Amino acid sequence: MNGSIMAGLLAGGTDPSSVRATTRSPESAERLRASLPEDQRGVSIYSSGSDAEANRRAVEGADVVLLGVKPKGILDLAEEIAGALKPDALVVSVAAGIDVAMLEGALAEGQPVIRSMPNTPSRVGRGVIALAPGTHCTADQLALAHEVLKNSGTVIDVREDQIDAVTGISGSGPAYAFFLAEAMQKAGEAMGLDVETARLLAKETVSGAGELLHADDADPEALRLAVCSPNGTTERAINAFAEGGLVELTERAARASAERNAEMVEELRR
Ligand SMILES: NC(=O)C1=CN([C@@H]2O[C@H](COP(=O)(O)OP(=O)(O)OC[C@H]3O[C@@H](n4cnc5c(N)ncnc54)[C@H](OP(=O)(O)O)[C@@H]3O)[C@@H](O)[C@H]2O)C=CC1
Ligand SMILES: O=C(O)[C@@H]1CCC=N1
Repeated sequence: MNGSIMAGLLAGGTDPSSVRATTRSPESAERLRASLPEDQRGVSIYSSGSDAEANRRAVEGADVVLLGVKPKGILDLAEEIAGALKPDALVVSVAAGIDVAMLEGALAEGQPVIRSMPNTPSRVGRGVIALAPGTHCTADQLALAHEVLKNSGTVIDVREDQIDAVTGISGSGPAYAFFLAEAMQKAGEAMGLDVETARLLAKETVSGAGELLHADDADPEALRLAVCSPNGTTERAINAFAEGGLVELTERAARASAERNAEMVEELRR
């Protein structure tokens, strides 16, 4: 996830020499570097697996630190770097299932933190990143987080009690759209298209529709209705979706994601 955010902010013009990143394995570090365009490879990338001081060194003197390991590892990582942070360094966690109180508890007293929920379209500058500031995060520090993250996508402020719902819609949401593309490809194959054609049609249709949603000020319903000729083909297809319970199913899926986020907070609290 943080590789996507980093790619978005570098593509948006952030100076690579101002960015430091760590992974655990040297192989991941190499993959991360190779994933960047050549003119952005000036980022410093360290591996904590081969250098015990890597994480602490990476955060020394930093104004903003983005924590992006799996939820189970975030608090250990926070404790590991706590003593190396500037007292006013802003620590932003992207982890699901870790709340502000847990983060603040793992860091030095008074350290400013933000609990965030981003999503992977950040890689192409089209993410949505919701920020819930902690107890010690000032308005200036929240503004700094907006400034740093704006090249990765749309940045919004939410209350911490809204993060579960945000996770259910935008955090997990890219997977819903990819799942639809997968299902469309399978349907195309079932109707006799070859794999490559079905895949191309599904990918271009979902990504093209996404572009229309982004570019047009029209709402999703208006865009849908513009495809539905009265008594035409799309109307038949949409009726099949509605009869199959797509609207209710989507709410059920989003609630399942949100509930899992809340459940993880309980599992990981210490
Ligand atoms: N994937 C998504 O769509 C989203 C994920 N998130 C959150 O992002 C976080 C990361 O998820 P995701 O990106 O999918 O996970 P990944 O496993 O893809 O990435 C985790 C990265 O952290 C590195 N890492 C693990 N432990 C350490 C350590 N001790 N020191 C330095 N680096 C370490 C890993 O390195 P290595 O590969 O070498 O192990 C890897 O590069 C999670 O907390 C998740 O909840 C939030 C929103 C969306
Ligand atoms: O699946 C997860 O737990 C993470 C958080 C939101 C998207 N991916």
